[in-house]
Amino acid sequence: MSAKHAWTRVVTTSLPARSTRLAGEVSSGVKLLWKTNDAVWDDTADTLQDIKTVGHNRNGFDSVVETDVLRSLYLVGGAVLFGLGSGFTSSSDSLMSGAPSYLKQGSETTNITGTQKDYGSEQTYDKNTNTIQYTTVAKFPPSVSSPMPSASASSVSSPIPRHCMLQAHAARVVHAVHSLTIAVTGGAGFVGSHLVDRLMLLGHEVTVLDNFFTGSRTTVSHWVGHPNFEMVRHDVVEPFLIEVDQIYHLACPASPPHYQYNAVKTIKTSFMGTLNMLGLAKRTKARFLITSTSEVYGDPRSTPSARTTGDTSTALAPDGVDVRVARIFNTFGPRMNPYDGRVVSNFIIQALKGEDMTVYGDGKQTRSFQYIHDLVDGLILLMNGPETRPVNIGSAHEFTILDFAEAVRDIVEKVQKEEGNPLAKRVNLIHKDMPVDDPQRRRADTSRAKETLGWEPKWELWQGVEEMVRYYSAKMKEGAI
Ligand SMILES: O=c1ccn([C@@H]2O[C@H](COP(=O)(O)OP(=O)(O)O[C@H]3OC[C@@H](O)[C@H](O)[C@H]3O)[C@@H](O)[C@H]2O)c(=O)[nH]1
Repeated sequence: MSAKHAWTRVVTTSLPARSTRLAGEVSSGVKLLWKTNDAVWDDTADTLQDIKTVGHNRNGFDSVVETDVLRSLYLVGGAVLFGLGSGFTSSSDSLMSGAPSYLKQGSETTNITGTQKDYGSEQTYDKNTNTIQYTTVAKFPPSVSSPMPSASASSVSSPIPRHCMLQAHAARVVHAVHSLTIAVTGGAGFVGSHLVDRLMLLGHEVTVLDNFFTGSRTTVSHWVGHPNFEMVRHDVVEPFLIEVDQIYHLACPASPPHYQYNAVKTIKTSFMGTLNMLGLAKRTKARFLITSTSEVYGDPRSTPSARTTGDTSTALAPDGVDVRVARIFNTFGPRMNPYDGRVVSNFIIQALKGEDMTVYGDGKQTRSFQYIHDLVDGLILLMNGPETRPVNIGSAHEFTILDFAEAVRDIVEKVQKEEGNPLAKRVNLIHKDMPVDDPQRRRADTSRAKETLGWEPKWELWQGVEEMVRYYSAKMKEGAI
């Protein structure tokens, strides 16, 4: 991330510093004071560091990649390299000056010339970094009018011509012995697409199965053409035959309005889909990770969520299927459908558009939110570790929805100011009816994840929210939202 976007120091009032904050504490009266806008400086507060890498290297599986490379797949617009005229000569330094470093490297090594191609791909191996640069000239780029990466924007005044767009992605070279064949059901969804990015950057062979009910091709379209990638339109209620080492089973609508829209179909997807994928796991002896949900804990009211409820994996183990069960708690991040109705996307989109922010009920209900990269870390650790009992993956920092709304509003205002388009007046928080059966409290007890996987969230809520605000803001400028 460029220096311009380096994380600023956050001072939290009414809250002890992160290191002394107690697990399970309900945060209240959260106030964000950004150093750039405020003279107050609290030496006891945390300094938010820009996170340079995500992932872990445990149990023989290395999932570490540079955060900037991941960001380039969602934060920077669709076009990352381009040339003009009849051939592609992506060597213009001034145009690339704001791009992440690995893309500059691509611009130096990539030179597609000759007659203009609508579609093509090229591989360049860089022995210094042990990476292969796959360069794909996209016939159908994600967005016609994508802005250029940050600093280079000023050099370009007109939209990038369709035929001149190029996408490049660096992927690790994995020795055949270590390269896994991995299926991700629901791989075009919000969580699935981030998991796919990580696995692809690590050099594995990834097959996405998705029926695109709630997922979207655009979330993974940047991998189309890559030799390790395959995208199959498939509904998991039907069986699927493939040879795989691992199956991440994520396929099912996750947003309340989506999974309630056709309840019978949702049940079918959950039962039949899981049955079919378990069958596949059994036949291929693949390890199978199922993504369950914090909803299984219902509404714990006064007590924080218990560690486990039921144990599917033990029940299935005798049948010879090697199962992992993740209980996913509230998660947010780029690529969440802006209109899927969940609270983080709703609040950010409403604040960015200057509309009223809708707090359901009195806003005293609580949630704990984790950033998408932490969830992906947890899923990969669980898949590749020995723990077979269900594991909660989520954040333990609980906030009331009303406090969260105020904090989101602060962050959106900060980003809008930095981007030079502050709103004329503050958006209002308004109250709407509480949905039926809305849990009053939810906080992840992640002690098992910590003990058995060595997993803990790395991202502060505010870092993630700011990144998501920048993502939606960029999409709005593209006209995609
Ligand atoms: O605009 C909004 C949206 C939501 N809310 C509130 O914010 C809280 C969180 O709502 P969300 O819809 O984001 O998420 P929920 O916690 O209800 O469900 C979520 O967590 C568990 C997963 O299994 C579900 O799939 C997931 O959507 C709720 O209390 C809801 O009432 C608002 O106050 N305003």
